[in-house]
Amino acid sequence: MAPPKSKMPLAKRLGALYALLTKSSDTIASSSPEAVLAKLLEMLKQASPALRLAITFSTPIILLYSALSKYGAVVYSFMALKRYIRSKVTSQIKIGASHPLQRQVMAWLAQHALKDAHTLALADSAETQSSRQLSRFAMIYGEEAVKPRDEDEDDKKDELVYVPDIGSYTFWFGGYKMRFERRVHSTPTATASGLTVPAQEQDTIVLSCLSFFAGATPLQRFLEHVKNSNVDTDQAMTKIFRPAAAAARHSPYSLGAQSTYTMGWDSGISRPKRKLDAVTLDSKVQGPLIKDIQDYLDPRTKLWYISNSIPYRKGVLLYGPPGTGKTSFAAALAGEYGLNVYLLNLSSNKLTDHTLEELFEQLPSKCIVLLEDIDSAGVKREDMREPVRRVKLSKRKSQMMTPDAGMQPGLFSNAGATMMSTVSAQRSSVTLSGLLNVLDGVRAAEGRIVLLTSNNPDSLDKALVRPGRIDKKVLFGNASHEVATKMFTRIFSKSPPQLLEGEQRFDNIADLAKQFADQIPLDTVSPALIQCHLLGHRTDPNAALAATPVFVADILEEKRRGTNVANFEAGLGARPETQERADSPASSAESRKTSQDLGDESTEESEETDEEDDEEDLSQVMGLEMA
Ligand SMILES: Nc1ncnc2c1ncn2[C@@H]1O[C@H](COP(=O)(O)OP(=O)(O)OP(=O)(O)O)[C@@H](O)[C@H]1O
Repeated sequence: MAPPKSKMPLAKRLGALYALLTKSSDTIASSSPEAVLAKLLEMLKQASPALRLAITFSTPIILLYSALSKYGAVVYSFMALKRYIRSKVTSQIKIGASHPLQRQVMAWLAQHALKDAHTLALADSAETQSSRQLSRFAMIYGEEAVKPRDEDEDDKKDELVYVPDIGSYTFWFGGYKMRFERRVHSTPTATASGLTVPAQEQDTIVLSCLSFFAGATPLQRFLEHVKNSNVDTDQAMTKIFRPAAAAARHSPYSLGAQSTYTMGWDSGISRPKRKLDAVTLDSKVQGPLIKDIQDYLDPRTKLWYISNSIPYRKGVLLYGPPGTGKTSFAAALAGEYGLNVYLLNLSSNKLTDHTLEELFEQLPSKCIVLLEDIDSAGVKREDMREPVRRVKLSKRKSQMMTPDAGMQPGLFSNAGATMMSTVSAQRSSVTLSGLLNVLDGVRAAEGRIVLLTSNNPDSLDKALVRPGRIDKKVLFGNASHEVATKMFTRIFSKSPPQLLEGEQRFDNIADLAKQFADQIPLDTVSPALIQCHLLGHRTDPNAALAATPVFVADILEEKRRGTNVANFEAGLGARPETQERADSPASSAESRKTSQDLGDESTEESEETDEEDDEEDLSQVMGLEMA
């Protein structure tokens, strides 16, 4: 039977409990800790065997933990002190993804400091490019630790180049142990002016080094070293930049800061410099033009402009038939004066007045801005802008056309070519006032040289080419006697190391060149065609000379018939009539109609393709053909 429940009121019960606790605490206070613990354990042991077991195991652990935590505080304090001291003697430099030096540092490390690294990553093409540049530099200047490369090694597109993977590495430089850390983070999706930029993974690298008294100097020296390696390499290269959407670009001028621009310049591609004498021009054209540019670039000229409050800018229009060296000259000029080239294709439907302005704002003070085929870019006054599609000729297609076909007074061959070629429709969103604004508006960059090329200068708006905007207009004509002579001489005058096996050296090149030039009708054949003909017999000037009458006769015949001269460039002979017809306006109009019938999407696609074709052509002339 259960004992009857106590009827003691709550207040009394609490009072009793209080008295018991006070008494026990007095007992505890008067006993030693060991006695209290022993008593407690005794009580618990009697309470339950399971509890006794638990206590037996847990007590030593608890005692050990409390002992260690006493020392843990010491360890923690020591670590904090170490961190503090380290922060006082460690210097650190962070390099954001958009800074061009980041790639160069990776490339440098790939070649010099990764021998012992366990985790590596394969470099992307840009890193590979930097790495190759550095190698070439090392080869030229005899820097150690880089094996010499074959001349043609740069062409190995599939060469594997390693860079540090995500993580940290240590290396030595200038007697200091340095730490390199590569981190990757995603940039948030940004929306600016309606342009949605997809999130992108971006690299950040952090360089640090323990330097008690030198501060950040060792790191700065290291970066200087890497940069100088590249600067010297760059002396043999011309960099070519093209527009890129906000997140994809790596503007060298944004220094990692998130820019508000929707359009910027890409990270650029490096191409071997082209020499001025590789572009053969009449001396009466070349001399004054180069002198003019040279004078303009002289620092004294800049001072003079500033002191006279005249905007320090230059605009030059290079006009003439296709294949006369306008683009090549722009590339050579850049190479000669160590300027970078900023390529703009105004017919790109990605460009608007606003983005064009943004791009000009981001130009460095000394550079060449190349606006190619300005006449076919379709830039018009706002009130003249057609609501429908504009006919646009891609450069490659233009070169497939007969130079004289459909020629009107004042127009060079592209105009005729436009009538005959495969055409593509494209809209230009840049207006004339937008273009004029960037050329001479208040925000236009000072010090740059704007080169415009055109096959059809008469179609250009007078406002665009008026003095002040365009200071000089230079005709690049078909080959004169002088140009033909110079081209023959340049191609066949070889020094002994340039001779192939079994190839002989000719001492009578001057004589052969004159005989060659005598056969070239004046102002009729483009230097591009001449170059192509001569290169077809690159090792044998006599063969080139012997083949010249047929070459000239074929060109004259093709011109008379109004068919395609470009086949000679490819060395293919006359083009089949059927193919010619396939390129006719009728068939292209039909295909255009078909593509329109298929819907906007397919037309847009062809626009993109044409745009890419144009850029590819241009890059080839600017870059690959420069090599
Ligand atoms: N005057 C020249 N001297 C040496 N090579 C030339 C010359 N003109 C053209 N070429 C060669 O012809 C090719 C095409 O030249 P380029 O693109 O510079 O001509 P362009 O006048 O700009 O043509 P387009 O008007 O079609 O743009 C290049 O590979 C270049 O090497």
